[in-house]
Amino acid sequence: MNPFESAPARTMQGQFTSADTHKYSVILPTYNERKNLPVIVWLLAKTFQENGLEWEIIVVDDASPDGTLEIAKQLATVYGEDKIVLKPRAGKLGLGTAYIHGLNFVTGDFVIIMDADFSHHPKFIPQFIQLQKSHNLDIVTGTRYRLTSTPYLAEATPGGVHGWDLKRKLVSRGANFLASTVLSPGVSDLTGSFRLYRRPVLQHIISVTVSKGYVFQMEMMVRARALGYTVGEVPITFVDRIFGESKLGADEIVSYGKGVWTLFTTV
Ligand SMILES: Nc1nc2c(ncn2[C@@H]2O[C@H](COP(=O)(O)OP(=O)(O)O[C@H]3O[C@H](CO)[C@@H](O)[C@H](O)[C@@H]3O)[C@@H](O)[C@H]2O)c(=O)[nH]1
Repeated sequence: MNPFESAPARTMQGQFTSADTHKYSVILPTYNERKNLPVIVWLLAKTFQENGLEWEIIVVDDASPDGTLEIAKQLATVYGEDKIVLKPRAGKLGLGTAYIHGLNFVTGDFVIIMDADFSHHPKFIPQFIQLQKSHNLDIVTGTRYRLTSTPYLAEATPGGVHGWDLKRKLVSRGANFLASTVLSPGVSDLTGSFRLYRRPVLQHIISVTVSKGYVFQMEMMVRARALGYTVGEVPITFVDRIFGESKLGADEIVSYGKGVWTLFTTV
């Protein structure tokens, strides 16, 4: 079965035309994504254009050895340097700081953070925007592990994960269970990183977030809830990458455990 079938990309087409004058900025962190980048950019552009939305994509590449930056430069030529904004860094400095770096250059009212490898499919973005609008939310997050008790939940799809082996599934489930049980922020997917934020909200949360690696996403959500921001959830189908490799290693798992403990004792 094609995991993308459950929510057709064009379902929400035309939903926001004429009504939505906001600008949407996507921060795309990349490390060795030369095969994925052209297609994800094309799909993002198509999604925004079909919905009549203003957009820009900030590409934060960390000196990828596979030449991702060269591909990004070509895309900027094709789409325009106002649409594809290149903000590379000189070395691999991690996912958390890539978002912080990208945020410095954002000009939109809302910021979408997502992976560049199709784990996060652009077809869900109209659902994020619709949910944000209908409840005037501060944050909308994609969830692979939806709970019916979530206060603001889009009912579009069941969500889930495709393509991970048992070990990766257990790591992800375990990480979410640990953080939700210990920290209770009332959000079903704490480690996911497909999210839409009001720009000032993201700036505020980032200013008080201390971790830098994969644990960053979990800390951001825990801090958001502690600060009283409203969070909606859209069930998403997370599909493991086809091209390239995950950069998640054992050191990240250890730092996640430390992060949960730090938040438990400080927030
Ligand atoms: N600029 C930059 N980008 C990076 C770096 N490390 C990873 N990326 C980019 O960040 C995205 C996700 O990287 P992956 O390494 O493929 O992530 P993953 O293991 O599949 O983890 C995913 O699931 C986790 C939760 O289960 C998430 O926490 C994580 O953010 C991501 O969505 C991709 O676009 C990748 O190119 C880095 O050091 N620097």
